[in-house]
Amino acid sequence: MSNALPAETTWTIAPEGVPGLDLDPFSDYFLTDPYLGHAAMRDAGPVVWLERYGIYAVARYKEVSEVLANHAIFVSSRGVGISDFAKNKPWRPPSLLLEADPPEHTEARAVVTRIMNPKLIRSLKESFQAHADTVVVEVAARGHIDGVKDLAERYPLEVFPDWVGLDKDGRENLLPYGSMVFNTFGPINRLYEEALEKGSKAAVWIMEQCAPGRPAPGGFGAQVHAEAAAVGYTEDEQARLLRSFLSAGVDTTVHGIGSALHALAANPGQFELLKADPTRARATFEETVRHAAPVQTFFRTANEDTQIGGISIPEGSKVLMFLAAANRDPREWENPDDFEIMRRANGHVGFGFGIHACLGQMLARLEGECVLNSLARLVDKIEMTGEAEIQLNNTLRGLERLPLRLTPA
Ligand code: HEM
Ligand SMILES: CCOc1cccc(C(=O)O)c1
Repeated sequence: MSNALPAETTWTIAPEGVPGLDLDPFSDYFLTDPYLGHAAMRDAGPVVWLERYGIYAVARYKEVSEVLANHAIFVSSRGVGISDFAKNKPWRPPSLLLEADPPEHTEARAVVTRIMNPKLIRSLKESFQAHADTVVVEVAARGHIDGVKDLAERYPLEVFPDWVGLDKDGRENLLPYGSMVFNTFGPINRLYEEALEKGSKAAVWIMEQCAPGRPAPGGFGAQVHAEAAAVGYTEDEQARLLRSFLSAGVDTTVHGIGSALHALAANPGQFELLKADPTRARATFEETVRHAAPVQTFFRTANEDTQIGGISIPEGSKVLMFLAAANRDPREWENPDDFEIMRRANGHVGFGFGIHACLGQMLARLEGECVLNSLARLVDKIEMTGEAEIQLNNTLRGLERLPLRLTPA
């Protein structure tokens, strides 16, 4: 069986009654500035047809939420990327979480939630906050920094691998591996091919680290293995379950923190509000996940003939959910494009929704809150000293570079 879609797109005509758009959501042009495309899809109707790929798309909050909630019909086990696992062999053994449906998904999720829970997060808060203070004091003293390399990447890459129990050597494989995984949800374009080239080498280290017995005793990795073994998971399944966290757990938080730094530097009034009350760090990170949506899109596959917004959706159809567009839908949000840390951002779909809602969101929020709380107390000004550079990825939105000047408090 062939892999996903061929590199060149096969043009298609929209089905009767479905608005057809010729935009390419995986092009450099769209990924650099997706907002006009998001508005065009929202305005065209509750569901649209993307002619370049022959797929349906939902961009309004209401329909994105409906598709996320209806996991029995819009399934994940046929892949949450453009490739339909019922027709094309996945490039790697499917995730037991992201690319699974009930009952297998339910069991895998139960294993992990025995570990990833509020009690765990409370136990990490003091050390995560202390580390954020150490890093922020250091970079603030330097003044001119790259907010991506020196803070947004540095902090997660120091706290997360230690928490999982990964080897000290080889951690530079985490970002290219995650970047590859997220790129492979898209079509086989330049981003996909470049990421596969860079990420394949990293995958060797990642799979070694996921092997039972490899993570440091007592760490999250060893706990996942133990809980999975206790319910009869094979060694391969134990490794694959931990692989989920190395795939999803780094690039996402790096982009969340990078986008928060960018938004605060671009909106000095919002940074003043945060400085006035550092406990708003948590709400600031939540507004960042709504506004920037580090995970922009995910697919579902219709497992039977169905409807969205009164439009017929045949079995086997791929439906692309624009989480980022839903998070800025004026039908749902006031001033949706504005970054407002006093806003009540709850209900956004940046962490997904329903049975596949982000399993690491508590950890992501902890990392984001700690960095922004340190920034609020230890930094007086955060200013752009040059253009922010987007890091292009078929699924993720984040920065490649963020030139900043920090003035210590
Ligand atoms: C700002 C950071 C993050 C964002 C924006 C984010 C976003 C998401 C989204 C949108 C989903 C839903 C996928 C779907 O519906 O198909 C998801 C699922 C998931 N996330 Fe996160 N995530 C973040 C951080 C993390 C972290 C830190 C971890 C691990 C420590 C993690 C692990 C997972 C896993 C394992 C799933 C699959 C859950 C399932 O299918 O049941 N994520 N995430
Ligand atoms: C952030 C969405 O969650 C993910 C992303 C990539 C891989 C996996 C996995 O379960 O392998 C999960």
